[in-house]
Amino acid sequence: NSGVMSRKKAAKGKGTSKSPKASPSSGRTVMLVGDSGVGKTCLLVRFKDGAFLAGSFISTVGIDFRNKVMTIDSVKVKLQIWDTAGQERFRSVTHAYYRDANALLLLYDVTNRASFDNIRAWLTEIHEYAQQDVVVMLLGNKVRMVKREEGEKLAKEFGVPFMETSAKSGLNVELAFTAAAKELKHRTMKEPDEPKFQLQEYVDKEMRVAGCCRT
Ligand SMILES: Nc1nc2c(ncn2[C@@H]2O[C@H](COP(=O)(O)OP(=O)(O)OP(=O)(O)O)[C@@H](O)[C@H]2O)c(=O)[nH]1
Repeated sequence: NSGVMSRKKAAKGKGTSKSPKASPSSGRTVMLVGDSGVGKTCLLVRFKDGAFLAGSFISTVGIDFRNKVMTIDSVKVKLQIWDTAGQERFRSVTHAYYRDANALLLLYDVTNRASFDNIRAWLTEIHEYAQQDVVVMLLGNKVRMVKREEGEKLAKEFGVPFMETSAKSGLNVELAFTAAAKELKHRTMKEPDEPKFQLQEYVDKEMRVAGCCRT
């Protein structure tokens, strides 16, 4: 497989053209699998170099690998990490490596429903090609850039109500407009003894009633 080399690696001009090979001296092998674009290469680069691979997305071609020695309970564990190509056309390359993997990190992208739906197919494939005792972990990658708590904090700082919505799924969209309309209605048509409308309280209550999280 010496001809198999990642375009990512070639594009960045680093790494070696040696192809991964499992042997006792190469330690334990960890393989990253999952749809194209879920962030396998970025996860590996983050783990190995502590950096985020910014810039345009270059799909992995074939397979790539990096070594990393970790100290676990005072014991040195050498990991050889294989970064596979998620694209369908490289599936046969990936299949060839499954058998030698000791652990599989199976990724999906939390912002990409299809990558999550495909996990079943990945697991079926893993069942078929990997060792029976392979360690499998499912990773939902790509944490949202702005946490809910950050939004809450900012809203509190400026004394404005806060809620998260999803124009895509429709989550809380109706509620956002209803809450604004209720506030407006109370301002213009409030009875003298009627208590002030508490917008945030209303929103929080509605979300609790809906039995849902706040996102
Ligand atoms: N916001 C965000 N973007 C990410 C994250 N991880 C990866 N990305 C972006 O997702 C895109 C794909 O990342 P890659 O790591 O190249 O994806 P891959 O799974 O290796 O893709 P293939 O090589 O085609 O299998 C890139 O544009 C990254 O910048 C993450 O944690 N958060």
